[in-house]
Amino acid sequence: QDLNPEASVEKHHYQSDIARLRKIVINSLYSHRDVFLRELISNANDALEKLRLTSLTNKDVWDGTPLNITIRTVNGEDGTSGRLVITDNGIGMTPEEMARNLGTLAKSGTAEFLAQAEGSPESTTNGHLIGAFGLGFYSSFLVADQVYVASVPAKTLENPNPQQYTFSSSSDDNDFATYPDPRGKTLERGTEITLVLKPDALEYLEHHTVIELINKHSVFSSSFPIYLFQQREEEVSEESVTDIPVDNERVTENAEDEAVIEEVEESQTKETKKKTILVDDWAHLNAQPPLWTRDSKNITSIEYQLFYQATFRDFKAQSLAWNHFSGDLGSGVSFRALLYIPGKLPDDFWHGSQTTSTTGIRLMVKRTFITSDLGEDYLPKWASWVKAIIDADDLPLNVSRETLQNASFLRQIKQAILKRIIQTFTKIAEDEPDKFAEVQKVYGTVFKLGAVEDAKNSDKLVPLIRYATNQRNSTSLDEYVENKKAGQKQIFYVSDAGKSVSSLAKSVFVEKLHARGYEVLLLTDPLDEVLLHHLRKWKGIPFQDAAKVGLLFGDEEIDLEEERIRQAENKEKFGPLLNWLKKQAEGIVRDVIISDRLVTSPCAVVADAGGYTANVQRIMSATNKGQQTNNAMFEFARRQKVLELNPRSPLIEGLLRRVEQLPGEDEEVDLEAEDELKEVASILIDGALVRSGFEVPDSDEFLVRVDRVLRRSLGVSETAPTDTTVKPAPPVDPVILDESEYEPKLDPVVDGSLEQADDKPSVILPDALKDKIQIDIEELADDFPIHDEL
Ligand SMILES: Nc1ncnc2c1ncn2[C@@H]1O[C@H](COP(=O)(O)OP(=O)(O)OP(=O)(O)O)[C@@H](O)[C@H]1O
Repeated sequence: QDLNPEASVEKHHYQSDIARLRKIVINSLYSHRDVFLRELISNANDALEKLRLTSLTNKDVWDGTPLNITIRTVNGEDGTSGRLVITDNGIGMTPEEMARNLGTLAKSGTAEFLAQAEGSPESTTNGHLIGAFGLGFYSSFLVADQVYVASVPAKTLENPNPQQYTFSSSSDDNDFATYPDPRGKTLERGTEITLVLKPDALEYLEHHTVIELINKHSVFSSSFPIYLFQQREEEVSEESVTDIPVDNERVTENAEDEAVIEEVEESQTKETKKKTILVDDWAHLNAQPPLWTRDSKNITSIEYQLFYQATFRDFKAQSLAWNHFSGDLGSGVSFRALLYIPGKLPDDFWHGSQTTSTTGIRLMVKRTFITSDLGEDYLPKWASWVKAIIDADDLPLNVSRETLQNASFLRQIKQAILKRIIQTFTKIAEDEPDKFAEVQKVYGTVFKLGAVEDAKNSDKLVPLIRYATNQRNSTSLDEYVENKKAGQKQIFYVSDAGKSVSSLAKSVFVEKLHARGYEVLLLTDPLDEVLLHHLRKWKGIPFQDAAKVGLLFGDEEIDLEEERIRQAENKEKFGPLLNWLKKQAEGIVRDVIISDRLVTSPCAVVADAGGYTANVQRIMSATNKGQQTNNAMFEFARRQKVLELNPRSPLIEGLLRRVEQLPGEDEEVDLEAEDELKEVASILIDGALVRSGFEVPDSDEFLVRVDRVLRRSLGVSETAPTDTTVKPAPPVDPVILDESEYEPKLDPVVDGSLEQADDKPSVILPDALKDKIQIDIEELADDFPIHDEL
């Protein structure tokens, strides 16, 4: 029957974004056009779900008759055209809703999507963008020249007898129309989408193509039955023909549910006349029970992945892992659940707001969807990305969101989900180390976040964290503790957010620990230091920042007496240097001491237990920028550091000798020599700061001093000034020149520029040289030996 309007047509213009989107769909997504069926079925499923949910609070909209999606193919009489009709008996739309929902785009991210798709058609066509955005209804135009949407909204008290309207749009128009359906009211309620297929899209009239597509994309995307209208031939005896309800459509539960035809004896056939008739049949395409209700032993990985994609509409990356389990909510209410770890975190995971709304959990009761809206902060941020289906045997269905949030079963479900996420990761860590390395790339920092914010699960999340150390690429804290040396009473670490692991491994603070064979965690993530401060200990062993005072190797007790004697000797020997340097380093460090932590480096600056390491100081300076608050405290903490000297370094020995040679109080002072020595000390202190990751107090001063020391070592006069005269710029000239005059003029001879004239290369010569030299250009054979001179 004709769907075209007879009267009272309302014409509308598409919103400009829709026009752009339709253009992208029509022009660049040809190779992905199969997606149209998935999109339309998913819309039909949403409409059915909406009807059921609305009926919880408004009984008028639905009388409980079965909800389903049907697909019909209609072949054109000439064999070169056809229609595909997808119908649902869901919530339906009024003509105004059709114009609004199908004529405007209200999706977040539309502008970015359109800009990206227009800028790089490949990224759209490789499928990622379609998945990320979801083209929805507009994907119809991939296969159809003309689309009709007929719809009857659900009955309400205000609108007890809703009429059927049609929305019509062709692929090359920038407007669409809505009008009363010329066929009258053919639908009881819901929406029927008729696609007038393009001549090159007639394959979608083939039932096997439709069935394949549903199996591939949509078998899991609808929790409502999807039926395909089929007609099949049946042979019946002529007498019984009248009994077969030809037009009366029958719904069977399975496509394979063939009618049972009993074998008829040869002798009988001769007597009874046979006739072939067409029987209408609705084949149930998604007859399998929902995946989560099935036995996990009979589900393949591919099925799990397809279900994930269809249910959570994530076509960007495969799910990394899943956990299919059942549980008990107490008082006899059991549930089945299927939880997925996505292959990627949501794009805004680290940038989004502090509060996290969990939208990836589909709460169901007896296979029926209830809600995905579990409110803000239902799960801690670290777990908010999880995708899960929770299907309970029994729960109060007509609960409002507020009562939902207070329900104890939600808290129980939450605990079960968190437990299962951790269990899933732990299992990968134990059984599949290579895969766990991949997991780390996506979730490594998430584990740290969880260990900080989720006190209840912190102990289970910490073992999932991996650190690089000076000895291996990756270790857990448990493995570190197993590997510790006899007597070791601290877990050593150095931390510098933003630095590479390899440069941290070369840190002055790691050198002795490394040389002695101790393992040091190399922390490069800003969350690392936060977490260690938060934990303070692991398995009872405290963390020790190797850049801070308080480092103990753990074997100090051995040879204690010898060590004491050595320390006393050093203190006495280096006493003069320590006292003198302390004066030089005033305001920068609190003390100067002989160090036990250095091997090759002459000195280092170490933070006190309560002071700032270079890493923390940088973070504090960045946060304190422009703020005067707490400045005094910041300054105090900043100065809580110690300059440590390596007594075995020749440089320190040399400095000691020079300090010892300085004249005593009653001797004549050589001011110049003393200044020189102070300058060396100052460079040494600044060098120690830089080596230890701190900034020098005044980098200009530092470089001037380095300059002076260089001059001295080269025997150049320290005071001889550098000739600083330069050619001044011409006077002010406000005249704007012609654009071409701003182009630099090249000298063709000097620049050797060649110009093609008459296809032959030539050199342009200045007029003055034209009659003085002659240049012949000869093309060289490919194998001509090339010399530098040439
Ligand atoms: N079969 C239908 N029944 C009722 N309303 C529908 C139907 N199909 C589409 N709509 C309405 O039209 C709107 C736009 O549909 P469209 O497919 O373009 O986007 P969407 O479904 O909102 O998003 P997406 O497809 O990305 O999930 C839907 O939100 C819905 O309100």
